[in-house]
Amino acid sequence: MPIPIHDAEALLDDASLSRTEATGESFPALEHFRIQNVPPAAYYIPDFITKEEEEYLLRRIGESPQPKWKKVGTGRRLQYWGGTMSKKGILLPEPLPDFLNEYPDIVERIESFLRVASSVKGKEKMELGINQVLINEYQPGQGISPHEDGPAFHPLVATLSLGSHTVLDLHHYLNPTSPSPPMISSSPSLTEGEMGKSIAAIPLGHLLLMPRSLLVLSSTLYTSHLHAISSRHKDIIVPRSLSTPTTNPNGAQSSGIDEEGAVTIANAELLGDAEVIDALREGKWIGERGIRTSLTFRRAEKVLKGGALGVLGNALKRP
Ligand SMILES: O=C(O)CCC(=O)C(=O)O
Ligand SMILES: [Fe+2]
Repeated sequence: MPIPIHDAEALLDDASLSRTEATGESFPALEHFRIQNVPPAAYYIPDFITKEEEEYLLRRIGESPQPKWKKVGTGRRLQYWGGTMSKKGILLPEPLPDFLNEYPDIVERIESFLRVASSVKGKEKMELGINQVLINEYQPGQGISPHEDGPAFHPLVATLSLGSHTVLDLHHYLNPTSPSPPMISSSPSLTEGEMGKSIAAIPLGHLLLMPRSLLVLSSTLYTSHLHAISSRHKDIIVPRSLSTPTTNPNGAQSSGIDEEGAVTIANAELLGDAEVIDALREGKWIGERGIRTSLTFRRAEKVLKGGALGVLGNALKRP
């Protein structure tokens, strides 16, 4: 059920809302947003921010000083806010910028959404504790190869998409004892411990991420799967019934890619986008990719005490 987050009150009756006692804030329960048919757990929240907020964030990100941008292999650019990681996986912390935690205060919005929406009796409340935000900027035709974000981060991450849609592919590792299906050999972008494992070439599933949406990945989807974005200029999405399903080595159905490169998506029911839904009803949706900026909100588990200058500060304090 697509529910624009800022219209939650208007669309849902009181019984389906989770509400904080302190502030009276309310959000639809997280289960409304769960993506079915992928390993646990992924949640897709359409329209998590408004168009005005999106434009503002893109402007502020664009105004960042040049040295803040780092270029990586395939040409995409990225920025780290909140600090960078040491080689040993420890965050060297820095304060977050005002465009992330003052206005529009996306950090607090994500925190309270997760806390409130997961507050269902008998379920553990989700606490993220964001201390780092990774910003990626992709030109059309750029992507990111299959990788894990790794154990240095808490296995609950939220990604906001701005500017353009993309398709995120979910991959799994091959079971070394099962017969040999198509595979991708281990990618150099994998975290150390994962080097040498083979990755299934056919993704387990595809997720269409529209501008202004929030994607939350957690649990085994974070800890034992990989994610990737293929380097395409356009995406062709077809409804499930029109695709040729393939079977992966675990026996689970995965969405096949046909000759044209069309894919089916696991989050079609949650999109909340009339244009895409209508096009899918007619047979297919074709989306030319524009420049997409993604913001990944996460928590580094280990943080250097005393900030990035902690070591230096402590050294200076010594007699
Ligand atoms: O752009 C995205 O949505 C994903 C980025 C990502 O996976 C990463 O930087 O680790
Ligand atoms: Fe990632």
